[in-house]
Amino acid sequence: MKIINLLNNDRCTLSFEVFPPKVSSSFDEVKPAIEKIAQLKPSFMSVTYGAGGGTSRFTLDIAEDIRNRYSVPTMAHLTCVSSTRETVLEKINELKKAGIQNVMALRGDLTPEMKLSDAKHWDYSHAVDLIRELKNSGADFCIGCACYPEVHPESQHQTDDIFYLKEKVDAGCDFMTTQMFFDNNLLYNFLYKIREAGITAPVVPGIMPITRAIQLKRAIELSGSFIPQRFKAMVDRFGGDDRAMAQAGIAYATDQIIDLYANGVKHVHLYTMNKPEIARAVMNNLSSIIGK
Ligand SMILES: NC(=O)C1=CN([C@@H]2O[C@H](COP(=O)(O)OP(=O)(O)OC[C@H]3O[C@@H](n4cnc5c(N)ncnc54)[C@H](O)[C@@H]3O)[C@@H](O)[C@H]2O)C=CC1
Ligand SMILES: Nc1nc(=O)c2c([nH]1)NC[C@@H]1CN(c3ccc(C(=O)N[C@@H](CCC(=O)O)C(=O)O)cc3)CN21
Repeated sequence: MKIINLLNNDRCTLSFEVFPPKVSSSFDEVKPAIEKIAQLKPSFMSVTYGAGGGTSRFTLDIAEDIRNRYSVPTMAHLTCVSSTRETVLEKINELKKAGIQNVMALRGDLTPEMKLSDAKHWDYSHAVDLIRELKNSGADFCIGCACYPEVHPESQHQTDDIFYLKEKVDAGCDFMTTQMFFDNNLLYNFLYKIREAGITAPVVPGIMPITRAIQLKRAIELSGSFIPQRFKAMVDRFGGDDRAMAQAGIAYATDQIIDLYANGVKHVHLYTMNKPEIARAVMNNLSSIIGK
């Protein structure tokens, strides 16, 4: 099932992101958690590739497994920044052979050793290069890419960021998933601006439930997202109590999602952080709204 077909359908979707284990030894721990998340029957699931510094070895295995055993459409992430063309072509071939129909084409996070000034020596500098490679592969992939309601941290101006986003969509990206954000108004402003720039493909907002105070630091490092005062107050007040923080974080994410659906957004992607109980709680809170 191509994700773009789900997104073009009239029904609302709620989809989940999971990540492969950081080290091979924790595969047996992570797998049951991912299976529990698949059993919730989200509209689709995405499996990251080396996100936040994790391993990429298992992305394909996990994506295939979810699709085959749980009949949940899957999207495999693929990044290109640290890879040679040979490796990327090999990965694309593996995706093709496994019958993976949906690929999230990302540049990938720069590790501390990578410098943007070295980009001229890399086979791929930007996600658009990977999108073009996927298009040239001859496989008819449905392609997703990332977009940034609050501007990518490496971009000086939002106009540049939106220009490059348009380049990705023009190169053949079918839909976009957003970076996490904690203030919906930032998303609504962004949607207005990209539509005005002529980008018409569907946008799936990405929502990250923050259920432990320590998660917030990492989330801000990765995204640079703005933290509203009421979110800060929540973490200050409940951050020291695991159960209270989980409850508050789930309620905050639920509230954000309800506001999105209420304002005409039809699709939401949840960064589950491999936590079935969090994915389940958010989904239960929305059961009548999304008809699950
Ligand atoms: N779910 C996930 O796994 C997500 C991961 N990310 C991560 O965010 C990072 C950025 O990845 P992408 O958005 O795929 O990268 P990208 O290549 O689309 O953009 C990266 C930066 O380069 C700029 N840029 C893009 N094309 C350019 C061009 N042709 N010339 C000059 N500048 C250009 C962009 O404006 C942006 O500032 C990655 O680390 C990615 O893995 C972001 C969102 C979601
Ligand atoms: N720049 C960027 N890179 C990403 O990989 C990424 C984004 N943004 N935004 C959307 C999602 C969210 N992702 C995330 C978000 C948080 C962690 C994180 O907190 N990782 C912890 C370990 C968590 C665990 O193992 O349970 C870490 O310490 O890295 C990882 C990936 C992956 N995606």
